[in-house]
Amino acid sequence: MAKVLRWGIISTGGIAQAFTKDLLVDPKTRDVHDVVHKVVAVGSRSTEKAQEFIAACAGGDQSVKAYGTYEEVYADPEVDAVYIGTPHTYHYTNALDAIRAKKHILLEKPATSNTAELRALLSAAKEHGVFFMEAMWTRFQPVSLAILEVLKKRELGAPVVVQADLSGDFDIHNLPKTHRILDPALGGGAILDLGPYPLVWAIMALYESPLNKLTPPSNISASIIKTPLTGVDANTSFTLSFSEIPAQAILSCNINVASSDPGVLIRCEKGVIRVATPIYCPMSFTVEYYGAGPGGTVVRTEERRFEYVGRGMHFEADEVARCIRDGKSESELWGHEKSLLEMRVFDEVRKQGGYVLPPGVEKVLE
Ligand SMILES: NC(=O)C1=CN([C@@H]2O[C@H](COP(=O)(O)OP(=O)(O)OC[C@H]3O[C@@H](n4cnc5c(N)ncnc54)[C@H](OP(=O)(O)O)[C@@H]3O)[C@@H](O)[C@H]2O)C=CC1
Ligand SMILES: O=C1OC[C@@H](O)[C@H](O)[C@H]1O
Repeated sequence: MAKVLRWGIISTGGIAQAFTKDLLVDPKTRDVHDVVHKVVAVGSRSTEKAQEFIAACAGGDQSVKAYGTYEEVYADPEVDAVYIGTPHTYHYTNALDAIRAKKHILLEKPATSNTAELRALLSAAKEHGVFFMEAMWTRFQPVSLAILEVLKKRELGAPVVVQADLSGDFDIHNLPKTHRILDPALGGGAILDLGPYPLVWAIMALYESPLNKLTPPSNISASIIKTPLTGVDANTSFTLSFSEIPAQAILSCNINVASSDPGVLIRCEKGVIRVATPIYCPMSFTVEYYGAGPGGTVVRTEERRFEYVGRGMHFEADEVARCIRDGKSESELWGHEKSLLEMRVFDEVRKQGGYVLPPGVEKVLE
């Protein structure tokens, strides 16, 4: 019998719409038979928006409840788990309210504004006995799982350098300064919005490498260029050293560059993995194997392509359903420690780059 997970959706923005549409894709289309997702409630700051959302993203299903507050979703006994898709700096408060109502949590990236907020959420989740996961969807996609299998085989030798970038042209000069990508009160800028993706590739290829023995980076080095428009980070680069391997990640994110070249390169002793863009949901990758001796001559190339119905956010939802079914408090693939590592890196990047969020935005400070 498949486990049916009953979801409440918090907010009606762009990503909540994409997630909900994926949630309602028949799991059998991706060969999943043990879990099923049901949307039972949508919470918005406006009942009308919740109703429009249900019409657009849940096929107008009359049984889905439209609430004009988030609190009503938390209080609904038919909701098992909530998906929270509000702007970054609201994640802490929204998740805390849901945890206190004993709901399991899938919280959009970045988990919180800083490490202290995340620690507080994790301790609340523990106290109330609920599952908690950051919605790091890339970690659960078929491409990522297949790449980790390639690395595990060790035919490429040890990883040496990971280069990863995620950039987009948000047309910042024509964007209202209140847009979440520009507004510092909403955690605007590149690092908190785009940074999770270059970082997740470094975490998968280097932090998770058996050679690393789950050792945190020994060094984090960062540089930020802030836009004079609002002071948020527009161009950010950061490097992480994993001394146990030893290997390095060279990562970047920009909000005013149109392309996302070079995507992700995982450069190993005996070859390279080239991950297609967009790096948050790539559909293919190529592995180039080098011949014996120095010189990096490619002697064999393998390409893998993937296809599925939907955008790829349902894989993380399947993980949530399985973990809750099995009584787990966290995922083994994207557990609490990895979200904490992410927030520690972002705290350090913002510190070195001098990007301070406005007073009162961070609800918990170290
Ligand atoms: N996994 C992924 O691929 C992606 C993840 N994200 C993450 O999702 C989150 C939301 O991003 P996105 O959907 O693009 O944002 P949007 O601005 O499109 O939507 C955010 C929603 O949050 C609610 N909200 C609550 N408080 C506020 C507030 N003060 N200002 C604005 N909105 C508010 C609103 O819903 P309502 O009015 O119904 O309450 C709004 O529609 C971010 O943290 C981002 O990092 C974003 C894009 C892609
Ligand atoms: O998570 C995301 O992925 C895609 C980006 O365009 C978006 O801004 C970001 O939030």
